[in-house]
Amino acid sequence: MTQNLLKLDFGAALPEGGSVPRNGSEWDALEEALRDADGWLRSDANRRRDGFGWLDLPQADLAEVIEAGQWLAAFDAVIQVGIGGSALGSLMVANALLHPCHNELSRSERGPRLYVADNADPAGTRALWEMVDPSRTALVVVSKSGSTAETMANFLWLWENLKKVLGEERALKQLLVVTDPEKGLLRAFVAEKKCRSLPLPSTVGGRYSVLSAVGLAASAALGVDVTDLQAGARAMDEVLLGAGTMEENPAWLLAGLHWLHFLRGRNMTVLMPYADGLRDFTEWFAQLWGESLGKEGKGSTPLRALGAVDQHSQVQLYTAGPDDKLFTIIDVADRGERLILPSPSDASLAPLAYLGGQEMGAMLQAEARATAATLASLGRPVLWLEIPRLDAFRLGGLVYLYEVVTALTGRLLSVDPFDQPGVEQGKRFTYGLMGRKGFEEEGRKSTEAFARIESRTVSC
Ligand SMILES: O=P(O)(O)OC[C@H]1O[C@H](O)[C@H](O)[C@@H](O)[C@@H]1O
Repeated sequence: MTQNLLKLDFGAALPEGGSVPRNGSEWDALEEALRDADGWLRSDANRRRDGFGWLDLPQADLAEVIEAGQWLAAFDAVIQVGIGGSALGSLMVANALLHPCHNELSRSERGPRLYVADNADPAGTRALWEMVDPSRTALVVVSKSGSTAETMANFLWLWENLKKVLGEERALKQLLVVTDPEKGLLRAFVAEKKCRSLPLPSTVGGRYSVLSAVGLAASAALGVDVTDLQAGARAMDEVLLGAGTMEENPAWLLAGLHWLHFLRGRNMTVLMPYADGLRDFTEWFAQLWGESLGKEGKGSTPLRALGAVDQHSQVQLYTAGPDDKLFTIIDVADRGERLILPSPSDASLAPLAYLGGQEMGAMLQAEARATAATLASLGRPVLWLEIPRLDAFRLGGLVYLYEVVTALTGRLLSVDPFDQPGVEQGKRFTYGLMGRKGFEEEGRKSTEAFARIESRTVSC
């Protein structure tokens, strides 16, 4: 079935550079393993379990999210307070669909400006606060657990300051909380204050939550057509459900090829879009991939790159460094914007005449092809993924595709793609070091472990 979502060229990513091998081969066994993994992912029994809820988001009712978006749209600024899965999705959507300029934080003609308070760096939080007019700013605090220290610290500081300026009654009218529908500290806060809130279904993990209120509420406020975004995810779901072989199913192909290259020692994956608008897509993907797969000594390290910028930074390593990476180059066929380069009118610039009359996007595309071709010519495995346009529909498709790919790859690796035990340890150590009740032992262990780091020192 074609939905005009994307095309994936995989000829140069087949291991050993060959054509698709058949008949009892590793490829056939992999196809079978992927069929099983897909069955596991989509089984009725699993669908209701923690971690699997994101599979239902393409069908979810968006009425509440759209209503919240309309309410937020009246503000001049929206500060989304959250980190990891509670921040990167909104940034990714906004960067892709509203302000694809890779060196500007936020620009939107229709809606408010979006700011994300993720890191708990006092300099960043203070600077952000000074950029907004509190009386025209909404706080959207997002946390699945309702306890992440960075989010809670930023929330506490911003909330108390908002109350100081506006008084509690008015400040409450500028607050939206997105959290678990039943449990957690933020849910208790909502019950106490009776403020506006939206649920993040308990079965949806943070890094798989972009198609819920977590990623959609602020996006809707900024003017993103969230219905289209969801429709793209739904269309991708239909494609994947209707595709029963490796060659037809882009999720099986991506997961399967990552697995085959992983077996050949390529445990890094480079995602390199040639589009400023997809820069934050790589950030979002890096969390999804890294946290889902890095377990039990296994995993694949996500490397974020941006074409053509990283041609001037990383491509030397990619072409001549260790052969331990699988590359995915993403291209956008129609960039919407066309910039025809003028012929130089200054004598000293005459050598640039070869650029005159050329279209800038065509040059970027030529560079993408040149990089992919260079990698392929050196025998480095490279996938070419092309989307027709960077719009809400295609972005929704890409998001859902990569979520499925990640979950399937986790299954192939025999790890749980929906937990994050390694991150939880760091959270517990932080609570211990910050004196949170019940975490005294963790604080002690953390101090002990750090003492080993400090046991040998050089200062200058
Ligand atoms: O939404 P929260 O519960 O505040 O979690 C925010 C982030 O916290 C941790 O770092 C988890 O590993 C992430 O997966 C999660 O996205």
